[in-house]
Amino acid sequence: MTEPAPKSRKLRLADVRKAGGLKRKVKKPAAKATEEAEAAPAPAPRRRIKRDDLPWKKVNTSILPGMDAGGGMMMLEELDGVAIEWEEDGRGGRTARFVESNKKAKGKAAAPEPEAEDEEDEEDVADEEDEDADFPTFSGFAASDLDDEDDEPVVPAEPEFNDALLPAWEGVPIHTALKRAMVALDFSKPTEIQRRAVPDGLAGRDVVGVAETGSGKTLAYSLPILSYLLRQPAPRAGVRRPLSALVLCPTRELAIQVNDHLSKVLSYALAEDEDDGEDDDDEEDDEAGKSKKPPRISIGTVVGGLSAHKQKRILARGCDVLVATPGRLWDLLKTDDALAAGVRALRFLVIDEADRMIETGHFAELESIVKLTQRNFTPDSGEYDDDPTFANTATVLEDTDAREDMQTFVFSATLSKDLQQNLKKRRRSKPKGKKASALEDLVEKLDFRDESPLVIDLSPEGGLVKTLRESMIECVVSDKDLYLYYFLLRYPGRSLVFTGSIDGIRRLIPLFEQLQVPVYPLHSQLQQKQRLKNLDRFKSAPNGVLIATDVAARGLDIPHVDHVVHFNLPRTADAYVHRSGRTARAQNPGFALQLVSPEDKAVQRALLRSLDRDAPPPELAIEGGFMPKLKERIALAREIEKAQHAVKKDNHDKNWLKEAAEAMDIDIDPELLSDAEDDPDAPVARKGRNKKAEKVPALKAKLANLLAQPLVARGVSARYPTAGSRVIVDDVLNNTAHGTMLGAGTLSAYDQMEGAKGKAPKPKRKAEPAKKQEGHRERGGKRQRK
Ligand SMILES: Nc1ncnc2c1ncn2[C@@H]1O[C@H](COP(=O)(O)OP(=O)(O)OP(=O)(O)O)[C@@H](O)[C@H]1O
Repeated sequence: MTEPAPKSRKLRLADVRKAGGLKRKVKKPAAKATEEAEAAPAPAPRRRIKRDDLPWKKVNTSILPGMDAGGGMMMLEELDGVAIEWEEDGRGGRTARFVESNKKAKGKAAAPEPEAEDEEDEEDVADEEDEDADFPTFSGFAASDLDDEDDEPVVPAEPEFNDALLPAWEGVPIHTALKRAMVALDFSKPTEIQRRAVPDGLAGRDVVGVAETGSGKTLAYSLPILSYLLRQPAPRAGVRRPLSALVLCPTRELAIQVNDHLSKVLSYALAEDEDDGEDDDDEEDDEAGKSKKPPRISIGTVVGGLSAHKQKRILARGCDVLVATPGRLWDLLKTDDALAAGVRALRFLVIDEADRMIETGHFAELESIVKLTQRNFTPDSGEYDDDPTFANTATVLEDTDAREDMQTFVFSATLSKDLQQNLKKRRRSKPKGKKASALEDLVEKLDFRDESPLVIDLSPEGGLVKTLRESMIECVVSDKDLYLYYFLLRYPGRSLVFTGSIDGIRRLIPLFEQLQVPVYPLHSQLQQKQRLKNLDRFKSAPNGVLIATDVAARGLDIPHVDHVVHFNLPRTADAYVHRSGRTARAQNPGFALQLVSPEDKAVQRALLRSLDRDAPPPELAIEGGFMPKLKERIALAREIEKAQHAVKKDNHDKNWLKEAAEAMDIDIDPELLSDAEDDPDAPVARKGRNKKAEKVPALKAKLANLLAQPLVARGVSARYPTAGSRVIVDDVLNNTAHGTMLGAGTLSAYDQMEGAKGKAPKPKRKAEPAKKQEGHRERGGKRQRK
């Protein structure tokens, strides 16, 4: 795809050169002048002048020989009275600088100076007759204009790359610096979606990519973008760079993750360049006040919940790629003309997790952002006068055209087949009589520049990844805590638990904290900083448990999530696919567990239908001997939680009462605030709560004692490991015993299900003899034996 001709009225010097040479008045140095120059003292440095501030004059190209109708050029302009100085860059290259011509000095003073132009490179095509006429005096320029360097934009050369290091990508024109990064990151082979999408992305096509969770979609759309950017001229210090790519994500965490992913790839790609960049331009770092080289490619993130002020500063400096959630971006657009113009003139628009985006409550913002990129969008039509963003930025929007060569990338793990069909046929308007879905609406508004965008559908049957194993535990609702606790202890690893509500998380977190399980919450009502902190803690805890709402269901790429637990089943098949997709990523094994109560049965049946399945996943075998002890622990933890909650509530009520009284300037009856047990007037309920509060330390001590006792399977003797109906001494001696449950099996949940399928399990640890395992379901029916 070719770059469009610049809208600017001037033709750039480099373009003119390419097209046939600049008509410029340059005088060859005479031998005499050279001699004089050698004898004369060194001339004072001549003042530089910015290219755009030079007094260019339009040339009528139709009168030039061989230039019929402009010779394919928009315009040719010429200059008088300006000289060129060549500056060596130390690497064998040279850069031309415009400087004030000495001829001006000639008119004022006698001392002649030699011309500095390079004889071989500068061709004298001037018309000698008007050599001295029309000299600019430069008096109209401010000193600051004259002193600035005027670098021609330089496109750094692509580093050498040995294709033998990355044979799977041979012939694909990914920038070689990125190829270098992929070798360093051990991404030697493209994933299927990358193999299919990247070449077309590089060739300028619009791409709609549907591929399973964890299949590397981020790089599938990023490699073409980063390759393009790396082939653009290096940024200049102090100049706001134009926005080239916008990546829209449904959640803040995903946006930050995409930023991190791209930054990591770039840090490897540019590692060598950064080491030798001593002589590059410096830029003021406005935070530290230190000189800092502008990054070769800058990636910015704007998401809700983090300081808008800081994000505005990032935008003011400018970035090449902006990763954003629609809500915050739309807010910032209201007051940032340059950003609005940047979005209008994007080179790449990416909609990541498109189907989720429309569910996040930001559809209106998303739609408006997309509108800015439409070629036929007319901000001055009057239609948008009531919208503050369009109204505030109307002038700049009117002056900016959407690019003809903008590429649109839409990626998701789930995208309706109907929609894909419509895209292929380019029938994006809704079929008659059928109400378009929000997603269809959105796609209709995307102004794909391609007649027919490339649609790549690699979604697996049923939407789930091949390396995922699923299972379920059926139990009554009130036992879900117990079975979750059992699962987390029995199968150590990193687990992501999805609940249906924030209240559910608020109940589970303190309960499991009492049980000393490393649990972290993630939901939309937490402060953004806390959300990110919890994610980081989860990522670094090998047995960590993240309890989350669907805010964590999409796109999050957390390394080595071993298990996903659906504490509550999701309502849609897409949500089930995305939630389960947080494990079994990038071809790794993963396990998803459904906790199914009788009330959940109808939802489960509906899910199975949508996933095109006729049977639920197999049940997980439970080692029932552990259950009585676990039940005891859970009951105590609940009791402590209840008592603590009552105290917290009481304190909260008292504070509220005090604040309300203060606000109304009234005195409050001290009895109302009394806690004293012997105070006959203290409210009865509070007295009861106080009693509970007093019990808390004793309950905690009891729980601590329980937690310190080993959990022992039926038939195992902790005291005499060589005795009992289940002898565990070998396991203990070989260090293959379960870490917290004596006598429990040590197969991972994945391997256990793999074995249950009748396939050869891939034991990571020593396999247990099957007869030693006992299965048991406490309530809800059948007993199982393995
Ligand atoms: N070519 C590759 N080889 C090996 N690993 C890769 C390759 N490309 C990407 N990955 C890794 O695969 C993981 C998943 O990638 P990514 O997050 O892009 O998946 P995704 O398809 O966007 O998933 P989701 O649908 O859940 O958002 C990441 O950790 C990434 O670093």
